Amino acid sequence: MILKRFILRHRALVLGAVALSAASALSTMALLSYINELAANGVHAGRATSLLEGAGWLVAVLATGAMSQFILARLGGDLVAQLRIDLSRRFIDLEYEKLANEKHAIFGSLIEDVASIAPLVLVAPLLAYNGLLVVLYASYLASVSPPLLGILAAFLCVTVVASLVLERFLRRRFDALREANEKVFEYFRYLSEGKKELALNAARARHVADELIRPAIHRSRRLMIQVHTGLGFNEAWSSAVIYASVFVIVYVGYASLALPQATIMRFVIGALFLSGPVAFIVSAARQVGVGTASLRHLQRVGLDLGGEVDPPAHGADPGIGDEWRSIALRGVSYAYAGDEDGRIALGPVDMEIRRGELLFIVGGNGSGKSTLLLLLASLLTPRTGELVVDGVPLELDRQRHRERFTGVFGDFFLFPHVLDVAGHPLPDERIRALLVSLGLGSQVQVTQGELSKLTLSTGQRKRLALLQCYAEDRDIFFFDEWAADQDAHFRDYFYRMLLPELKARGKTVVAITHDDRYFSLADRVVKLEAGRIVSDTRRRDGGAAYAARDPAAGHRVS
Ligand SMILES: Nc1ncnc2c1ncn2[C@@H]1O[C@H](COP(=O)(O)OP(=O)(O)OP(=O)(O)O)[C@@H](O)[C@H]1O
Repeated sequence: MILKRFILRHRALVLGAVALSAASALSTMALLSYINELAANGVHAGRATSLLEGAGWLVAVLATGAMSQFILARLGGDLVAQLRIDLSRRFIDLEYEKLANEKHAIFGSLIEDVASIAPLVLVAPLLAYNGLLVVLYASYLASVSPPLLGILAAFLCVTVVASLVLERFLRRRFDALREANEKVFEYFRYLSEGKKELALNAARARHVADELIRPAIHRSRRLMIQVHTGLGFNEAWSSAVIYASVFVIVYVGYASLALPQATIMRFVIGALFLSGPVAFIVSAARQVGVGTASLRHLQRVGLDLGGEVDPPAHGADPGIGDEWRSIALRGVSYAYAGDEDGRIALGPVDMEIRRGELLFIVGGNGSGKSTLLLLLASLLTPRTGELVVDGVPLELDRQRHRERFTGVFGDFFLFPHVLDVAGHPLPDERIRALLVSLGLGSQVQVTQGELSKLTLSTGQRKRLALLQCYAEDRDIFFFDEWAADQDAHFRDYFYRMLLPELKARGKTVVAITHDDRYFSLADRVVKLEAGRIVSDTRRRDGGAAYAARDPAAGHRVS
């Protein structure tokens, strides 16, 4: 797991921290024994010498402790950075399908879980250090009085067992608290992403604030109080047990064992030293509880930190020179995980696209057009049936297949850097030329492949998204209702110039569209209704005549 990898990578620092922690524990031990010797025997040598020796041990405790803390702080910073890097890598590797269904939970992980896992890992060397102190103090106390150590050990066992029972009891509450916080994050997202709607609608803003956010925060607050009350009680109870044990030790030492006063005093001082590390070990349950809840949460959302992170995919062979001829869906159906009724969003469908085709996918809202596109690009995995490339079912090589596609999704995201197919910035002159041809020459500047602004109108942003596709220049271009936000002039330009130009360059184009007056420009129009293909018409020649295929009959009926 991540801790093992991290320790191996930073073994010199970790060994340094362990050595310094051990030195600090030994110095503390020497200080204790020196104080005890003074308490029992008085100051015999010169007073200055005694003071100097005591001060020397104190400096040793301080120096070793401070240095080990410094190293731990450095390791802490490194660890948080490493966790973030690992998590973002895993985030990139995560299937789109998973993200589509659990977006808020996964974003929450990047923020909240990193913050709670780091202390969990950092507490490990401190637990080892305090554990070592407990062993050293216990061996010292054994040399002072074994029977008294027996009494102390019995009390400590009670504390440890009570802590373990409490930890088991609180585990479900920790998980519930993590889930409650996730709900709070989700509602916070409403605040930022729905800002305009909330600004217009005070009643909705009240609903979000009073009916959603407030109850979610109260639930989180309730669980937080329960969890921390339990932990606080455990810490208070542990301190009380230690003091009770000191009381019993003194009482039994005098009344039953008739031990000399000096022995009892030395034991009591040692026991009080021991209470520090024991209290630390008990209080560490707080960090361990929160951290392990976060680890379980990461596992649940599919961002498990176990195992090696795959090296970054370099998009090494992004379909350049790839001689595919056809991509087909065979008996494919798909149902979204978030859909509670398990309703089929698409399928079963059988369909094939051929290289170089200009294909329009049409149909009413919710008929499955975008789902069909995501399945073709292998961003969704069919529930039944298979995706077939040149007659061979696509199994392992999904990334290579995805890299045949470039396009603009309905809910596209714009990146400011314009990159070519290999991930290098496109030359600025080329970007400028594209900006001019897309009518954005005066609004957007470019420096070293980075666009000066992305805050434009929806139609203009879509043109920037199109520019990115031109930069990548892959085999298959897809557009999910790209023209819907364009003015009449640019819409016409898109259908009459851009799409035919792409086709003329040998590109395959899949465009989802509602613009029926341009349907005649396509080589083929596939129409969906309620997730099924109801017609598949192909242009026979340069005109608007189409050969229709009856999907139910499964053969051409032209
Ligand atoms: N993330 C999702 N979770 C659950 N159901 C979804 C999800 N996305 C789409 N659906 C459902 O799947 C079905 C097909 O949706 P899809 O987005 O493919 O339709 P569409 O034809 O592209 O619609 P539109 O023209 O409105 O964009 C619809 O019933 C829709 O409600």
